Amino acid sequence: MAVYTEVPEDALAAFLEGYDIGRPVACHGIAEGVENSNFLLKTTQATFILTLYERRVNPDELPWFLGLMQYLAQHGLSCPLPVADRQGRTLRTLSGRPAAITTFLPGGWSRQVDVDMCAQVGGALARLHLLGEGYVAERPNSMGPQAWTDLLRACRARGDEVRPGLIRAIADTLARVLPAWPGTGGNPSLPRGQIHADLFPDNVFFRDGKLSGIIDFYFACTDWYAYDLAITVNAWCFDDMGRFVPTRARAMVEAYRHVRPLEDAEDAALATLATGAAIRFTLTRLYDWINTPPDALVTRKDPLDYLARMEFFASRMDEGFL
Ligand SMILES: Nc1ncnc2c1ncn2[C@@H]1O[C@H](COP(=O)(O)OP(=O)(O)OP(=O)(O)O)[C@@H](O)[C@H]1O
Ligand SMILES: N[C@@H](CCO)C(=O)O
Repeated sequence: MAVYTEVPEDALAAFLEGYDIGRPVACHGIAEGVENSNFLLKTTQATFILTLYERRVNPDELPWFLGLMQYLAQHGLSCPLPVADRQGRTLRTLSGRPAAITTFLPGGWSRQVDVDMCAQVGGALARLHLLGEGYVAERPNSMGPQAWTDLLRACRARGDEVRPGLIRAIADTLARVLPAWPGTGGNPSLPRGQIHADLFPDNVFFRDGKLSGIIDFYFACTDWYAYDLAITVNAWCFDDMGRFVPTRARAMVEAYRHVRPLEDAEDAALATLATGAAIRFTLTRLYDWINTPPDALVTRKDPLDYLARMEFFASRMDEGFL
């Protein structure tokens, strides 16, 4: 569950006086998510999401994230719109934490993934990339290849407790991926811009079978568009047994291409990018696995799910996976 910081009733009422969104009616912690404290906030006017930022979010970067969400929402993407207070500020402080209120999106995320959903997600991701072109401020990817090397070092001492040989397997794959990474050495750069970087099923809402919104932009950054597609293929195109589902991946990539055609160099790099994406999630999950006590409130995610994806994509780095 994710409510790390409590919000007393009187503090909330005082906080909301700074906004023009009505008086509080109810405010309940939301159990989902692991990064921030989220509350479903009902006021006399409407329903909102109140987020208190915790842990991994750097407060200095919040204006960039909120600015991106505001830009995308105002330009037609269905994503949470940060609500400004009476003085025009979207970022405030509550219970000693940076805090923001955003609009509530209808729908919910689906635990069952199918080919049609993958196609919708591919199309929405391409639209996000195109819309983001108008948001010019850049944010480097703090979870990019440099961070993987640092995370691997931080996990080296205890990683093999999760599975013997795990650290060597990641290190060997990383040693193949880094020299092949776009924009390094002699490898061509790829089209780049604002990417979501965490478009997992729990961050995409559906309503009556139609994609109704995208949430959680707190890993968004400026990086290769095709890397975002590779992350999204990792997150959606494997079944519950961890087997790659080619029909899902083809549907997602084709729908993406339909909105934003991929250049040849992006096509050629996709398997390398997908291997790198799998390394990223194996490592962040492994780091959390090692560093989160088993009795913590947060549910730890299994790094081995992404190790299997890493091995799959690494085996396709030369011939591609589609
Ligand atoms: N704008 C929104 N509209 C409706 N529900 C939302 C909205 N934002 C968040 N939620 C709800 O809150 C839950 C947690 O949000 P979110 O995924 O952003 O949490 P987190 O802890 O920041 O991220 P993570 O998924 O990285 O753990 C979502 O699954 C959803 O139920
Ligand atoms: N989507 C990430 C968690 C945090 O964003 C994962 O599944 O590892």
